[in-house]
Amino acid sequence: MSIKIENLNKRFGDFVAVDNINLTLPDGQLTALLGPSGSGKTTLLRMIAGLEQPDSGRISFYGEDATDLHVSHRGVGFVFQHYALFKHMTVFENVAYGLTVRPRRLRPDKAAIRKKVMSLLELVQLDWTADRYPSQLSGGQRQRIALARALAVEPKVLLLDEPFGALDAKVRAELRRWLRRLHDEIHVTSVFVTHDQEEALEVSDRVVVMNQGRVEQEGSPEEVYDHPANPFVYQFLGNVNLFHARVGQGAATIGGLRLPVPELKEVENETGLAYVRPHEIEVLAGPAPDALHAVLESLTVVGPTVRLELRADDAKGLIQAELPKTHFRTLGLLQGDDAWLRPLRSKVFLDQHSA
Ligand SMILES: Nc1ncnc2c1ncn2[C@@H]1O[C@H](COP(=O)(O)OP(=O)(O)OP(=O)(O)O)[C@@H](O)[C@H]1O
Repeated sequence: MSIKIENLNKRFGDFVAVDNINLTLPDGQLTALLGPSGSGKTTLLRMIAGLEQPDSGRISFYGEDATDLHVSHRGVGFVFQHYALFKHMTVFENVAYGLTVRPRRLRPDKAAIRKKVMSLLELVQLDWTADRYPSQLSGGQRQRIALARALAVEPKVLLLDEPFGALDAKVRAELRRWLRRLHDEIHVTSVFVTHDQEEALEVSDRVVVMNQGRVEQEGSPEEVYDHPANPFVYQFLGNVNLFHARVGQGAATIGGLRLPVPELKEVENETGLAYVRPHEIEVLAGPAPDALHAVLESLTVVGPTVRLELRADDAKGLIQAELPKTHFRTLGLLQGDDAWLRPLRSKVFLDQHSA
């Protein structure tokens, strides 16, 4: 147990930004707070940091109540999207800053500071930039220095708010892999805010999916991606297709297709929606008893993958399917052709619960 959040609430005027959140952020792990813009991620992070005061609820660090503890006594390190480095200081001075401003009795001596700063610069693989100024670094390098600076004071908790948000897609992807490797080395309890689902799934040990100030689901990246708890999480974590279904006697019927749904076996006869991811649809060139008829409307080749858009009789909107180019070629399908679809994996939610 590391950070425990209990019944946490925060309003801004009438607006509920954080709505009774209960959460445990495990020791030594990297937890991503993932959600759309305005879902309360930053507000929650700021309350963990002590930069924002909750209206009610408790936050404890390692079993000790920290709700009213000042930010400077919480032992947190920050990296923000626009938390600029000090321009007039070298990289070395920036990283050393948190140590040099300590009261004299707590301040390490000069040699110890040098050793610590250089080891952190090696950790972020930028020791060769020690004498440079921030303006002489790339955006990605600056964020790595910001991370080294946050780690210099040995925080108990590292808080990152969209740290790579301002960088281009390629640098961003590189940095998140780098952050993952770095975390595997240092294991500091970390909370990472992002609205990018791919980033959350790739970087973190645990994902907390937020919406409208509440936690929709928390779990490992595999759990939340493979077993979304509700329609919101399903739709937020990647593309998904919806099929109209009739649910009863433990099965969902879509046109002539029957999908077993043992978890809804109590349901007698209700409407539902079956959620199917694009790569979990098998596309056939000929009819099959357990497949749905569709027409191939368009296709796009993206590297080794082909993305198809199909119009199917029982679907809500166009259906997207994704398959390897080599497999698509063997089907011999052309735009306008009839095709048949077979969901390989699906999750059915009753209609009243869907978004
Ligand atoms: N100081 C404030 N005063 C008034 N409203 C605020 C304040 N801070 C945040 N909010 C509102 O609270 C809601 C949640 O904001 P928050 O920044 O926590 O969301 P977020 O999930 O981090 O979004 P984003 O990804 O856009 O940063 C938003 O609607 C925002 O406008």
